[in-house]
Formats: sequence, structure tokens, C-alpha cells
Amino acid sequence: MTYNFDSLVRHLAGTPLATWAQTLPALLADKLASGHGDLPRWQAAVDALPVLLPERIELLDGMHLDGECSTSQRQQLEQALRGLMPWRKGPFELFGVHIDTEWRSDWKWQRVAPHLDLIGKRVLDVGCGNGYYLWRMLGAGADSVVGVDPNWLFFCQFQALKRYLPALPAWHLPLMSEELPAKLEGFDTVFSMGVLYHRRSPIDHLLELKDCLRRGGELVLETLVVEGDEFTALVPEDRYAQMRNVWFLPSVPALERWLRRAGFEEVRCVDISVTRLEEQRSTDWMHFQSLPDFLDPDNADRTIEGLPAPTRAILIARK
Ligand SMILES: Nc1ncnc2c1ncn2[C@@H]1O[C@H](C[S@+](CC[C@H]([NH3+])C(=O)[O-])CC(=O)[O-])[C@@H](O)[C@H]1O
Repeated sequence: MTYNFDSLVRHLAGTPLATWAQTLPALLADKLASGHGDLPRWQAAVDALPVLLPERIELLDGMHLDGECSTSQRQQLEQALRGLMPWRKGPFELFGVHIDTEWRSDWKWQRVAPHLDLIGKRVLDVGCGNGYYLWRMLGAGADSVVGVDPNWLFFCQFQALKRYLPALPAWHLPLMSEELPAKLEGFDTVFSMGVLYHRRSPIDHLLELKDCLRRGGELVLETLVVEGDEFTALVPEDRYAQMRNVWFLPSVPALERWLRRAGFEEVRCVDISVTRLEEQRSTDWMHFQSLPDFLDPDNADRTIEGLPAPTRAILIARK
């Protein structure tokens, strides 16, 4: 498996991100050398993908690649992709193989996309998972998309997709957002979706995101929320919907206040949606338990810990 971070350096040359980009090839080579124990197995799965040429590329209405693919190539493709299970974010439609992921991430994208103009924008997606939304952002006209996520499996899933779209300006960096330099100030749009509630210091996360934006740039923040006024934030005693690392679930008015305190302007909430059981569930590509197992079997409005069931809000704000 080879990575082309040099193409990122070239793409960002002459932008406010150029100096940072130049530091990445060496940093990422170090990371890859000391990567996760399963990394060689996942890299082997990526290397086992058949050589296929996408003749039709759909990124606007979904993530769909099509082109000539024999039955044996399709079997080889499916087998290699199954070597990268569990697949959480998607779905992907690749040369006749449907990756039915745990999440219907396309539904979230349908809620987010109508509120944005990404044409010609340099975009950062913090906590990008396997990069599903990076492809959709390109479909919406972004100039370039960079995702950061420390999970090596998700990095390899992205590389599997990138193998078929090597020339597209999308890059996945196996980094934590805390590893982004202060005052980067070079992205037009920064996304943080499904990350804030995993952070012990949510305001520091907002400041970190603000640092990545150019002046006038836009933040897209999606996170779990609860009902309540500007003084309300739920901190679970222990687990939330079986997740151990959940810290702050604010109300929308509280989150709007946090964003204003962090220095954002034009703060607005564009969507609040209860997560449906059909949106997050176990599938043939993700065999572990999922949302239906994490809710109270007698009351779908509650998690099995007795807390409010997952509801997510999307907020947009300007630096
Ligand atoms: N410090 C960190 N820095 C960067 N990423 C992190 C960090 N800690 C965890 N992550 C990553 O943040 C992601 C959170 S999932 C959201 C995915 C996508 N955005 C989605 O909206 O579907 C949660 C969910 O399923 O909602 C995971 O991929 C982690 O590896």
C-alpha cells in the first residue's frame, strides 16, 4: 500500500496551509512506521483489491463507482473489502458491491448539505471516520478535502476507496485533531460531526476548530444534544447508549452560547433530528451491536441507561 501525501503538499502550495502541508509526509511516515498492530493485515486487504477503472463516478447523490468488472474481479473486490470490516460509515456502491454500513451516513449528509455552499472551498473534516463525507464534499464542489481521524482501520478503508480515485483532491490524515497546529487559519470550511461529545473539554474543541478556519470561514458542527435551556448540559454518570467516552450533551441554546463564547458569529441551528433505528443498525458489513441494542426495549425514547435517546443537532457558525 502506498500513500501519496506529496500530492497534498503540491495541492496546498501557495495557500496558507502550505507550510503545514510540507511537514506532513515526514510526520505521517513516522506514524505509519509505528502504526497499529492490525495495520499490516488491513494494508494487505487494500493491496488485494483488484485493478478496476471507474467509468462512472457518482459523488453528488451518493458514493457510487461503476465500470467494467468481471464476476471473479467482483468476488476479489468483495473479499478484500470484507477484510476491512467492520464498515461503519457509508453506504458505498463499488462496481456492483454494495457496502451496507452500520450508519446511513447519506441521511446525515442530506440534512447537512442543503445549508452549505462548498463550491471551490478548502475543507477540513475533523473525526472524518473512513472519509465517507470527504467524497460527498467533493461531489458538492469542494476544491480539496482533508480529513483527520486517528483510527487506522478507517484510514485503510479510505485508502481502499482512494485506490479507485487516486487523482481526486481528497486526503485522510491518521491524526488526532489535537495534533493540528495552532493558528492554522487556512480552511474555508471545517466540519466536526460526531466528535464534540467525545471531548472532555468541549470549548477547547471549538477553539481548536476555530484555529483551523480562515477569518470569515464556516464551521459545521454536528453533535448529540438534549432538550433544555442555555443552562442545560447532560454529563452521563457512566455510559451513554453503551458508549464509554461520552462527556457533554448540551441543549441547543447552551451549544449556541458555547459557540458565541468561543468567538463564533452568526451561530444558527439548522437541523435537530432524533436518530432513527434504521439510521444506525447492525448489518452484514458490521456484525457488532448497534443502536437498537442500546435503547430501552420498553421505551425507545430512552437509552438502556435511562437517558434521553440520541438526538443530533447541526449548527453552522462563522469565524
Ligand atoms: N481526538 C480526535 N481527533 C480526531 N478524530 C477523533 C478524535 N477522537 C475520536 N475521533 C474520531 O471521531 C470519530 C467519531 S464518529 C463520527 C464520524 C463522522 N464524522 C460522522 O459524523 O459520521 C462518532 C459517531 O459515530 O457519531 C471516530 O471516527 C473517531 O475515530
